[in-house]
Amino acid sequence: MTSPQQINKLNNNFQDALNLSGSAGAVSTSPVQSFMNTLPHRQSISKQTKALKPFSTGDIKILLLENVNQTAVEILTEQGYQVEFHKTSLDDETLISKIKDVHAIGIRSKTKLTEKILKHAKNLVTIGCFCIGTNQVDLEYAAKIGVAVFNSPFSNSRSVAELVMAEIVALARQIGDRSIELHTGTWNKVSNKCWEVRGKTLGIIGYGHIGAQLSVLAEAFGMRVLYYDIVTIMALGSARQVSTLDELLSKSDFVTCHVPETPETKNLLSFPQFAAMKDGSYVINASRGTVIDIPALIQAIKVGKIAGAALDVYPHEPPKNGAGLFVDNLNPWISDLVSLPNVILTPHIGGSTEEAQSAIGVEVATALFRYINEGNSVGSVNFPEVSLRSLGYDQEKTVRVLYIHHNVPGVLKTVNNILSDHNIEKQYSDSQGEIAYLMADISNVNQSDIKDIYDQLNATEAKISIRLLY
Ligand SMILES: NC(=O)C1=CN([C@@H]2O[C@H](COP(=O)(O)OP(=O)(O)OC[C@H]3O[C@@H](n4cnc5c(N)ncnc54)[C@H](O)[C@@H]3O)[C@@H](O)[C@H]2O)C=CC1
Ligand SMILES: O=C(O)CCC(=O)C(=O)O
Repeated sequence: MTSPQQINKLNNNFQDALNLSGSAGAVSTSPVQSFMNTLPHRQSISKQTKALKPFSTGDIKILLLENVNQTAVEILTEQGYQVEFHKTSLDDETLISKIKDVHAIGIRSKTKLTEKILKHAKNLVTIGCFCIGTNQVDLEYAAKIGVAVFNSPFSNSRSVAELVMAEIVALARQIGDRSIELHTGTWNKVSNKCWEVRGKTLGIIGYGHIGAQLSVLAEAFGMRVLYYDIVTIMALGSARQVSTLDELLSKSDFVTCHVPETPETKNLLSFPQFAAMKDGSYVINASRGTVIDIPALIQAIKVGKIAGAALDVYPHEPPKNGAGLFVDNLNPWISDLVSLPNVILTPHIGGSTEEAQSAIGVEVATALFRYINEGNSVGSVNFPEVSLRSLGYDQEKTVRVLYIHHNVPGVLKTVNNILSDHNIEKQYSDSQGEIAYLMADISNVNQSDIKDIYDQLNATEAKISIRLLY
């Protein structure tokens, strides 16, 4: 445990930092007193390491939307940040007015952070996607303005795989229809076209985190597993990778999609693909709504080619929960879809379990505060991944320079010239495309030097953004 004396010392240091700053307000965005309250599992800031102090920006402002898990709210609040929490997404106008001020925003799959929105985000340092998919953020533009984006790459994979496994059985046994019938008083005990899944073939499109988890579950049910992926991936168990989508479609009884939303995956399954599938086979999509051409699927079900489908995602999804939202105004084919037999529709809940949401909350909130507090960008999806070990308490006069810049020749020379009056204790730089990110710890820096260093770095041509933590 941190002793009261240590806490007092840190508080005093922090207060000193605020009093001494008196200059460039934009220099740093480190957190406040609650550094000391870090929990054991958040290893980046242990009691041995020095908490990096803010300059004079006051508290960090965090906007959390779409009911991200309370674990995230707690972690970010403990950091001393000002956390504004909303259960839903926001309309564009409200989002723009709020994003102007904040240093970090946390979203799930609904909030679209386009260039149009991000242009207003003048103080934004980082974005947290509290989910796997990051297609809702303009990642390239975010990098261009020096904003690092983090997600949770696999905390909800198991939840999606379990839902899909349940849907495979539910479709094979027409459970959705029987349940609806009984809810409305109809007893319909039938076995016609109801099957065991044992011995049937599951075709998985996209053998990543979710596809691979599902593969294991399906084999435990006695299914044969084929998968198609654009990269060669080691098969788990007895699964087998096929080299074309057509081969997968022609051999599978169940086809399920687990690919990201990209231009290549738009309408990955449409008329020709449904035609290539086995008669009476089933389709599942819990990836993104654009991956399946739903009007084509509706036709394939109507003519009896496809025996059933389970959909969790749709091209347009309502911004909030409520009755009367899943209607033709949202997607013009909805009334057609809901009238079909053996079609299971769920409201984008593949990753929505207590386990997944709480793990995602911890993972993404931790990534956000590590980036805000220490500059550690490991795990970022749009940004060079750079990290330096934390500073120790004895490094009183050490300043951490975080310099995001255009990836052009000569920058390091210029920056190191600026830093040359000080000892560069450690330095790490990496680039990704047009963006580069330099972290450097420089020692023997007096408070009076900080503004000067900042001003010099700020004047460099290649600069995108700078933060100095100390
Ligand atoms: N319904 C829900 O609540 C959830 C949906 N998702 C969606 O599921 C998607 C997949 O998630 P993960 O398995 O974690 O992703 P992942 O990145 O681990 O795996 C995706 C796989 O798809 C492959 N792929 C990409 N383009 C392809 C193409 N054109 N054809 C065939 N394969 C292709 C990749 O090579 C990779 O192996 C996410 O991108 C997200 O959109 C994820 C979590 C929850
Ligand atoms: O939980 C959510 O809102 C989105 C889940 C999802 O689709 C993802 O993780 O990519």
